[in-house]
Amino acid sequence: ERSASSFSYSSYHTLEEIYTWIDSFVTEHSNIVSKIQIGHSFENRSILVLKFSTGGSQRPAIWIDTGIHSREWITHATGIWTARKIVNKYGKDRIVTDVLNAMDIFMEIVSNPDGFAFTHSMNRLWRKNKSSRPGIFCIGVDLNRNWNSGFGGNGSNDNPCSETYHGPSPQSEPEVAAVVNFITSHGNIKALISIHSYSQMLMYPYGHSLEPVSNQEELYNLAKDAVQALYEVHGIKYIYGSISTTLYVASGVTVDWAYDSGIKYSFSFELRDTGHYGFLLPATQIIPTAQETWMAIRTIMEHTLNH
Ligand SMILES: CS(=N)(=N)C[C@@H](Cc1ccccc1)C(=O)O
Ligand SMILES: [Zn+2]
Repeated sequence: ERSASSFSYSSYHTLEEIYTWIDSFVTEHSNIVSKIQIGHSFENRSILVLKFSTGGSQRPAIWIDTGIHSREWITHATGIWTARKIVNKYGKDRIVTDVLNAMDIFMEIVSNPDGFAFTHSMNRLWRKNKSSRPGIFCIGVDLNRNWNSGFGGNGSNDNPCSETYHGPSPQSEPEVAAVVNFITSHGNIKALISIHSYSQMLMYPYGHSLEPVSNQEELYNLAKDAVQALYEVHGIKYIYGSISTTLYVASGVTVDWAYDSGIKYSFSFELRDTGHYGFLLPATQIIPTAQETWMAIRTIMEHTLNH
C-alpha cells in the first residue's frame, strides 16, 4: 500500500508509525512476509515479529531482534531498513536467495515497545522496560539481563533502580518470556542476532563468564569476516570478540541464553557510533549504518546456511 512506499527509511519513527509500517510492509510483500504476534508487553502493547519465508514448514531459521534497549533508536531503524533489503534482494542476491530458499528469517523490530513509546513521550534516554511491582518504587527491568543464563550474576544488578536491574527472576518480563517461548517452541533456530547500540562492536557469548564457548574459534573467525565486510562499505571499524573479554562481564543476556539453548551462532552488535553522538545518532547516519550492518548480517547468514 501507499504508506509502505511513502515511509521514510532515513528518519526515526514513533511506535505507531512503525506498527503501521509493519502492516503496510506485510501487505505489500505478502508473498514472502507475514506478521506474528508473539505476546504482549507489560503495558499490554502487542509484541510483533516479521516472518520471512518462501515455503516449507518449520524450516531452520535465523532470529534478529532490535530495540531491546528502547533508547537505541538506530537499531529499530536499521531493522526496518534490513527488512526491506531482504525482500528487495530475494531473487537478486545469491546469498539472500539461497538463505531464503532453505531457511526462514524472523525479525523482532520493537522488542521493548513500552520503553520505546516512553522514549518518544517522556524520556529519550529510557533503556529498560516499564514493568512495576508492589512495594518497588523504581520502574523497569533491563531486558538484556533478564534471560536464564548466568541470571543474577556479575554485570547485572539486583537494585530495581539500577539501569541493569535483572528483575525478580529469569524471564520475569513478558517481553523476554514471549521470545523465549517463541524460540523454544519453534525449536529450529540456527542463528540469533541481537542488535544494540552504540560502540561499534560485534560480540558473541559468553557475557556472564570468561570461559570460551565450544565453537569460539569459529565464532571469532566469522566475526572477523563479518566485521571486514562491514568495514568495506563505509570504512567503519568494529572490534570483535566474546562479550566478557571484549566489553565487560554481563549476566542474563540474550545471546548467552540463546547459545546455551543450542543456537551456536549467537551474536550481538553494538552499532554506530563510538560515543560522539551515542544514543542520539543523527538520522543522516541511519542508511549508512544499515548498509554496512547488512553486509555483516549477510555474512553471518551465509555461514549459518553453509554449516
Ligand atoms: C550500550 S548497551 N546497553 N547496548 C551495552 C550492552 C552490551 C551487551 C550486549 C550484548 C550482550 C551483553 C552486553 C549491555 O550492557 O546490555
Ligand atoms: Zn543495548
